[in-house]
Amino acid sequence: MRISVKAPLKAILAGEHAVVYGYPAVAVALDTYVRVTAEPGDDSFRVETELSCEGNVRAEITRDGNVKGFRSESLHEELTYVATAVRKASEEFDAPPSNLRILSEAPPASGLGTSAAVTAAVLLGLAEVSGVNVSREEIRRLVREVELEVQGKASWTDATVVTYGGFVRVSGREFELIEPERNPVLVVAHSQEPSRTGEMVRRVAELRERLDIVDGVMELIGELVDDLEAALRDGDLRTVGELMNANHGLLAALNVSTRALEEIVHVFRSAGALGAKVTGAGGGGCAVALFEREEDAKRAVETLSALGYEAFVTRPSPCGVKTEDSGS
Ligand SMILES: Nc1ncnc2c1ncn2[C@@H]1O[C@H](COP(=O)(O)OP(=O)(O)O)[C@@H](O)[C@H]1O
Ligand SMILES: C[C@@](O)(CCOP(=O)(O)O)CC(=O)O
Repeated sequence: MRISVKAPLKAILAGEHAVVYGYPAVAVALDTYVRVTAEPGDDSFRVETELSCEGNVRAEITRDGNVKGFRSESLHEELTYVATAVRKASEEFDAPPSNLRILSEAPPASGLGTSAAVTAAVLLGLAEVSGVNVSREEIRRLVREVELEVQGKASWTDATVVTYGGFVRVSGREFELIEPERNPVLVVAHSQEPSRTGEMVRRVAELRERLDIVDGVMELIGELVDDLEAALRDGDLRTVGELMNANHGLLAALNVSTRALEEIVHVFRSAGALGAKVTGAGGGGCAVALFEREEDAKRAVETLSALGYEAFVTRPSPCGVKTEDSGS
């Protein structure tokens, strides 16, 4: 029996970092996925995946989440989310030893929630292999637990959006699915610099310790998230875009933008984006832009590709993590 699962990547339209401190965020699942196949194996969990630093890698993981057989410390680290998800699945579903194959349409550490998508897909794949019927809420809780364990500090944003799909407003552990009046075209561009969520969250926490204004910046981010949510529900994409631009400025104030991300954001705006900003933890990773017209979006991709950035047009996806027919 082979199980195929897919989990969407995500972009945050507004609210990253501030959401870690209890302010709201609005995120959207993308029509871009991590796929995992899981099938019962022999005596341990065998994982095959592609990691940016090493290309294709194979690893063995024990029931208690130990990665075996690697000399490189960084590879151990890269596999921590998968190893922790395997341990959780052993504890929660009594998952049998399985072979896992992971294929991601985005590079790891891109700010697109790759860690949450990989974790959700591995958990659901192993629940299915174990014959355990797991609720979405349980998957969301487990993804968040894995993120907390690995990153130290994490909001519920990524766990919620990869589990439920669509547009989601998150505030603390509460969430609400948003039905937008109009569906925008999105473009994602990668700065070609990795973004380490845990490290960036720590850096912002340090800045918050030192500078009193950081709380004020986060409060403003929280306010603009409320306005953005209302504009999204009304189909007022122009206002959504303007608020994304404002959010980008505030993220730059938190020092999570980079020269490459600034260049990308400006290319997006010159190409006619309604709004553009860093998405996710920043310090590298991706920027996201909102377009009204697909031809403008395609032009932005062409310009960014010519500058050496990886960029693609995508759409919101209504689906959260789910099983799919093998081969689909
Ligand atoms: N294809 C993959 N296979 C295994 N682990 C992955 C894969 N993609 C991402 N990850 C894990 O997720 C981590 C990146 O997570 P994070 O820093 O939160 O970035 P992102 O912003 O993309 O979620 C990687 O270091 C790795 O541990
Ligand atoms: C910075 C943060 O708000 C978003 C991180 O997103 P990502 O892991 O970079 O995709 C952290 C969090 O919400 O846990």
